[in-house]
Amino acid sequence: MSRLVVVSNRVPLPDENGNPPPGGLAVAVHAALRESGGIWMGWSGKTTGEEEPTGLTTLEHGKISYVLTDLTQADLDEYYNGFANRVLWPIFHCRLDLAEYARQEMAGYFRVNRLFAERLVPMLEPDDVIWVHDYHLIPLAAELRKRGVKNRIGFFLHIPWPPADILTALPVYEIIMRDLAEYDLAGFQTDYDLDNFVGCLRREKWGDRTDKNTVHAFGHDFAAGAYPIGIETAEFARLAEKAGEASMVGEMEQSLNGSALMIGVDRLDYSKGISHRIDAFERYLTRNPEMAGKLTLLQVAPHSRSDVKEYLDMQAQVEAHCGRVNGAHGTIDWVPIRYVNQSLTRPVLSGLYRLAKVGLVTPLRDGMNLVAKEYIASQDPEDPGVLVLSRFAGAARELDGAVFINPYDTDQTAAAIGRALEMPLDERMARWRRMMDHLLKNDVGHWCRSFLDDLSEAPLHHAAT
Ligand SMILES: O=P(O)(O)OC[C@H]1O[C@H](O[C@H]2O[C@H](CO)[C@@H](O)[C@H](O)[C@H]2O)[C@H](O)[C@@H](O)[C@@H]1O
Ligand SMILES: O=c1ccn([C@@H]2O[C@H](COP(=O)(O)OP(=O)(O)O)[C@@H](O)[C@H]2O)c(=O)[nH]1
Repeated sequence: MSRLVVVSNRVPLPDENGNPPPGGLAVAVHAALRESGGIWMGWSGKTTGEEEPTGLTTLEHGKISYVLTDLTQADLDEYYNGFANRVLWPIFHCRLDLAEYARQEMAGYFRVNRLFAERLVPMLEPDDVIWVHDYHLIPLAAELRKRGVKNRIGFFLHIPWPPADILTALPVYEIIMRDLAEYDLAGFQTDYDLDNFVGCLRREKWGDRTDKNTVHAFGHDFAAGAYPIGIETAEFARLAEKAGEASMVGEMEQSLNGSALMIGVDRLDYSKGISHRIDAFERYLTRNPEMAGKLTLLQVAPHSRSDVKEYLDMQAQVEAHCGRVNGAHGTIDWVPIRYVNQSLTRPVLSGLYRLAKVGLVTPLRDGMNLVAKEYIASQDPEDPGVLVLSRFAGAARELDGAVFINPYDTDQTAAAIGRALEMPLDERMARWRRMMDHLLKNDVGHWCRSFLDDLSEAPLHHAAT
C-alpha cells in the first residue's frame, strides 16, 4: 500500500495520545493516514519575526508525521489574508464586489506554494500518493511537477467552483486553470461545481470532458469528479442522543421557557447569509405577531478571518441587524435572537441541534455546509426538526427532504420558517428519514475512500518515463 501525503493550509493536530481533534475531515483523513502511514503537512499557525520563513517542525505519532511550516508575517498577509481570502474566496463565492486583487498578494500566494513544494520534495518517496486540499494550495502540484515529482497528486476543492463569467474576472485565471490541470484528479463538492469547471475549460477552448470523469485539457487527460463531503453521521447521532447530559443544553432548554427554538450555526462569513436570515426572521415576526415570546433564534457565530477588512465589516453588520430586531421586537422577558460569538463543542452543538425545531442554513453560496448535515444527524427520529436550506449550499444537491429557499427572497424564507414550524409529524419524519439514510450511507469515511480509490485509478499524465 502506498503512503499517503496530505497537504492543507491548516493541520488538525492530534492530542498527546495521537487521537485526532473532533471534526469529520480530520477524523476520516487520520483514519486513512493511520492505515497507510504518511505525512500531513501544512502551516503551523505561527508567524516568525524573520524575513525568511525558518521554522519547520516535525511531530511523530505512530505511522504519521506532522510537518508544520511557519510563515513570515508578509507570507500570511499576502497568501492567506490576501490572495486566498480577499481574491479567491470572494470570487469563488461569486462576490466580485468584495474581491480586492493586488499583484503583491498574488505573488505572495505563489511564493508560499513554492515554499510548501520546496519543503515537501525532500520528504517524498516515489510511491507516495499526495492529496492537496483547498483553494490556498491550487498551484502546489505545478510547483511539485517543476521539481520532478511524478507521483499521483489529487486535489479537493472545499469551496464552490464558479461559472466562467465570474472566474474570468480573476486576472490570473489561466494560470489557476493550468495549475489545476497538473493534478491527476481534481475533486469538487458537487456536480454543479464540476460542470462549472469544465465550462471554464470549454469557454476558452482549453479542453473538455472526454467521458463522465475524465477531462482532456492543455494537452493531457486527467480525472475530475464530484465528491460531496460527508460527516461522521452515526457519531453525531450518538452525541445528540446523550446530549441532554451536557449542562449547557439543559440550561438552554430551561431558559427558553417553552418558546420554540430555531438555530443557525455559521463562521462569521459573508457567504453564510446571516444578515439575510435575520431579515427573514424579522419578516416572519412582523407577519405573525402572535408568535412574540413563542419563538427564539439562537445564532452561533464564531469570529473568522478577523484580519480581513470585509469580515470586520460584516461582523458589524450582523451585530447591527441583531440589535435592531431585538430592540424592535423584544420584550422585557423575551429576546428574539440570542447571538453568540463563542465557538461551541460538538457535544453541545449536537444537543442544541436536537433541541431546535428548525435548522436555518441559508448561505448565499457555500461549498457544502456541514452544519446542514449535522443538524439532520442530530434529530430525534420520533420527533425530528425541519431543515430550511438555501438552494445555494452544496448540501442542497443531496438533502432533498429540506424546505428549500432562495436567501435573496426574504418573503420566501419567512414563509419557509412558518411552514417548518407548522409541518405535521408524519411529513417531518418522512423527510428526515430520507435525508438520514443518505447521510448514513454517504458519511465522511465514504467520501475519503471514494476520492482515494479514484485517485489510485486516475490516468497518470506524469508517469515516470
Ligand atoms: O481555515 P479558515 O480560514 O478559518 O476557514 C475554515 C474553513 O472554511 C472553509 O470550509 C469549507 O469546507 C467545508 C468542508 O468541506 C465545506 O462544508 C464548506 O462549505 C466550505 O466553506 C474552507 O474551505 C476551509 O479550507 C477552511 O479551513
Ligand atoms: O461553534 C461552532 C461552530 C461551528 N462548528 C463546526 O464548524 C463546522 C463548519 O463547517 P461548514 O461546512 O458548515 O462551514 P465552514 O465554516 O467550513 O465554511 C461544522 O462542522 C460545525 O460543527 C463548531 O464546531 N463549533
